[in-house]
Amino acid sequence: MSPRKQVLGIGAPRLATAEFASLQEIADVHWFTPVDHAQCIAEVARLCAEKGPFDAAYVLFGTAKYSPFTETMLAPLFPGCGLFASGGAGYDDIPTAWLASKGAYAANTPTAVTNATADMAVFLTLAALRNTTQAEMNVRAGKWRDGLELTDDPMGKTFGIFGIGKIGQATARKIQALGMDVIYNSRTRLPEADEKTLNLTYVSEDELLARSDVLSLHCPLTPDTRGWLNADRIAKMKDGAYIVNTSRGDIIDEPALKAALESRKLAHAALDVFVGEPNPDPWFTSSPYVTVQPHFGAFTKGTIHTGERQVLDNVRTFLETGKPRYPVNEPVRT
Ligand SMILES: O=CC(=O)O
Repeated sequence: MSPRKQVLGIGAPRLATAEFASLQEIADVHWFTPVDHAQCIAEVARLCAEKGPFDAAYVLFGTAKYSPFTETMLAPLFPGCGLFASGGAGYDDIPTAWLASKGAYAANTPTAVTNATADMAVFLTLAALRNTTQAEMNVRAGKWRDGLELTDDPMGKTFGIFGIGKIGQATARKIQALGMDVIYNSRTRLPEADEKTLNLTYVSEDELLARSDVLSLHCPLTPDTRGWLNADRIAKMKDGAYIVNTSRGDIIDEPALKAALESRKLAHAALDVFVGEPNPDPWFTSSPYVTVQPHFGAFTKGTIHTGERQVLDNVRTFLETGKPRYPVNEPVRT
């Protein structure tokens, strides 16, 4: 009889408990929930020394406190580990190329977060246009509408999407219910038939910047998109435009955004993501021109349940077939 498979788990599932129990029928799962990045590094090293080698490793959702999953953190898994499965659509915090060079797959959960993240983008758009953050602060301070100015209507305004993957497309569908016209720019243009179905207009990057009343970011974080929304691009935007970001904080050059909000070039930024999470620059959490959320887009019961299932499915499918369900790299075979 072949020995039981060994799995290292970072985080225990909150909702996919049935799938977790079923994985434990075919593998020994050694899991822990770290408090921070440093403890995660120490615990991976300790478990690898005491219980390894592991056939596969995974991390569940809600990882900001202990990501990024650096080469230093993951090195004790090798040799031996064939998969690092992460929770989330974005995998900018995993060294996918390095894992491939170690002969290991990296895998993500590509569809779990789509709707909830698009919902957050719609909410942030309304929060920005209707200035609900200041309005709520007013009511909480007993000031009702004192000092509040008239707010903006979404109807008839132009909603610009940068990055038309699954989340960008879902946002396009939902935001049209508010009567907004949607334009987009993306690394890859959609087929014409999809543009027609989604009622989307493709524009150049410069046109996207010049025409958007609300610019919503939906691209992955890559070397090309890091710091993409910088002072030069903001200068090309309409005066008084709004920014929505549910993607990754690092896509925005935060000092440039701060300057544009302070000078009132931009009206408002509604942000679910920040540079340096979970400790965003305090300027953003105290400015009246900013709406903030704690990277909360995917934080729903349905999303977390589906996401946890997809992580565990990646592990299970890998253990059974040698390949995870949703790989994002191709291991180098030597
Ligand atoms: O931020 C959330 C995700 O990448 O799924």
